[in-house]
Amino acid sequence: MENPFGFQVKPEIKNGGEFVYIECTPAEHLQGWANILHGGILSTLLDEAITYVGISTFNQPAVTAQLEVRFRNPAPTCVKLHVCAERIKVSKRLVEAKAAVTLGDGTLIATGTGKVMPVSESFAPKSP
Ligand SMILES: CCCCCCCCCCCCCCCC(=O)SCCNC(=O)CCNC(=O)[C@H](O)C(C)(C)COP(=O)(O)OP(=O)(O)OC[C@H]1O[C@@H](n2cnc3c(N)ncnc32)[C@H](O)[C@@H]1OP(=O)(O)O
Repeated sequence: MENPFGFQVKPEIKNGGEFVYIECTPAEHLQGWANILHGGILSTLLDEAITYVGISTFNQPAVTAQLEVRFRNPAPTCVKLHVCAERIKVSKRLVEAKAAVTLGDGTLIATGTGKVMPVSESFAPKSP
């Protein structure tokens, strides 16, 4: 489904999903407080890049099964963030990847690792 409220990122995928690169400039309203970008948004960006590693590796829909995030420096809003993910392990039903968010000057903002599992085209949550 198209999501006009999503980040509209255009991932660059290299070497069949070994590397994924995303750029994103989160808007001001995504701050937690004091112009600091909310950590949930940083987690989302890491998740997005890691998930694309999985999707491109399996070449089918895939979801995050696990995500671990470390917040290293505060990020301002309205500034371009660079998100790089790299595949670290592949097994039949699990892709593991690591990712980092940096500022243009190289400042490390957040790092994460995640595990992604393939799902069927018809994968969908149950409505309660
Ligand atoms: C070409 C196609 C184009 C498609 C174009 C789409 C483009 C669009 C891109 C959008 C990009 C958005 C990026 C956002 C990505 C999200 O945010 S996805 C949303 C968040 N994630 C979810 O909702 C996933 C929810 N979880 C689930 O649905 C299920 O738990 C899963 C992940 C499918 C796994 O379920 P399952 O297959 O039933 O597996 P389960 O029974 O839990 O475990 C079986 C075995 O798998 C292994 N396993 C499971 N979890 C783990 C784990 N965390 N660690 C290690 N092993 C594990 C274990 O061996 C496990 O066995 P046990 O140790 O339990 O004995």
